[in-house]
Amino acid sequence: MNTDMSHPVAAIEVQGLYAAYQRQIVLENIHLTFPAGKWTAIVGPNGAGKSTLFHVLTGSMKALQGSVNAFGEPIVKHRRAGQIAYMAQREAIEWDFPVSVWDTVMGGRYGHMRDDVLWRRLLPARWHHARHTEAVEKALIAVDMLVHAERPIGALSGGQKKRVLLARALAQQASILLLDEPLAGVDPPSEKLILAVLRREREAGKTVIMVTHDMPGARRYVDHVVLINRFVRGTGTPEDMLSETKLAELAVSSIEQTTTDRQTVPAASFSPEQG
Ligand SMILES: Nc1ncnc2c1ncn2[C@@H]1O[C@H](COP(=O)(O)OP(=O)(O)OP(=O)(O)O)[C@@H](O)[C@H]1O
Repeated sequence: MNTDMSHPVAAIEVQGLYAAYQRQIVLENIHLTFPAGKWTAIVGPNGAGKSTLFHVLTGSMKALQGSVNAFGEPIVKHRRAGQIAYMAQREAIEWDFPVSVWDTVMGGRYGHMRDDVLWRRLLPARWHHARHTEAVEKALIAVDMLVHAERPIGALSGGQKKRVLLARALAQQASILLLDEPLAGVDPPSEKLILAVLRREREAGKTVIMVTHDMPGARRYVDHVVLINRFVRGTGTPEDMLSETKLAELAVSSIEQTTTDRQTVPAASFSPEQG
């Protein structure tokens, strides 16, 4: 339970959400509350719909039905204000693209650069340039990658790539961080560093929501856990949700699901996503 009254209760509230690919439903009747200023882990087997949920939250995919609010308002408003940062899975990125670490992280600032149209009229150009540069530098320092700023992203190791993606999300200085498997495929020092960065973000009042398969890390660090496999399978404390019993139930739900045909529905059965 969120007891910090300096934050409203819900950073994100999802209500009655359905999502599908080619009308094949992968998320069904999802009702979720992500507490503000807390660190939530989303846990579920491969193919459970975790990344799909992030696609809907980031607006890259339209839900069949349902609504998503952030801080009590339609999430689109917060997206447009650059307040929702997203770190994609490493595999979802084109690493051969000839761009430097610095420019990749600067990408996290593009949403805020739209605001500069107004600021440019009021403030000297060097002011808005400096605030983006400072944000990128700060983010690269946080993940210990400033020394690699000029390198092409394709030349980085797997763990370094993860850090750059995290830096890009940090540079956005958003109030909500959505992180898709930030700990996958990193070595223990990188994992330690990433967890420390996320803990600092949460301590600074940010809402951190990460998809993870790292149960020891989740048990140790997060405040709140969501179990998902097409449906919400549970929400609560790490102690309750990551018990052997709960995880065994989640594994069984996965076996049941692969032995049942996924439901296909006519599009006309749904009303469009709100918010
Ligand atoms: N672009 C797509 N087109 C068709 N089906 C898709 C597409 N992307 C995902 N799916 C399917 O939707 C379901 C949910 O996928 P999703 O990537 O959201 O799962 P996940 O929980 O993030 O899995 P993982 O842990 O493996 O990353 C899976 O059955 C997947 O095959």
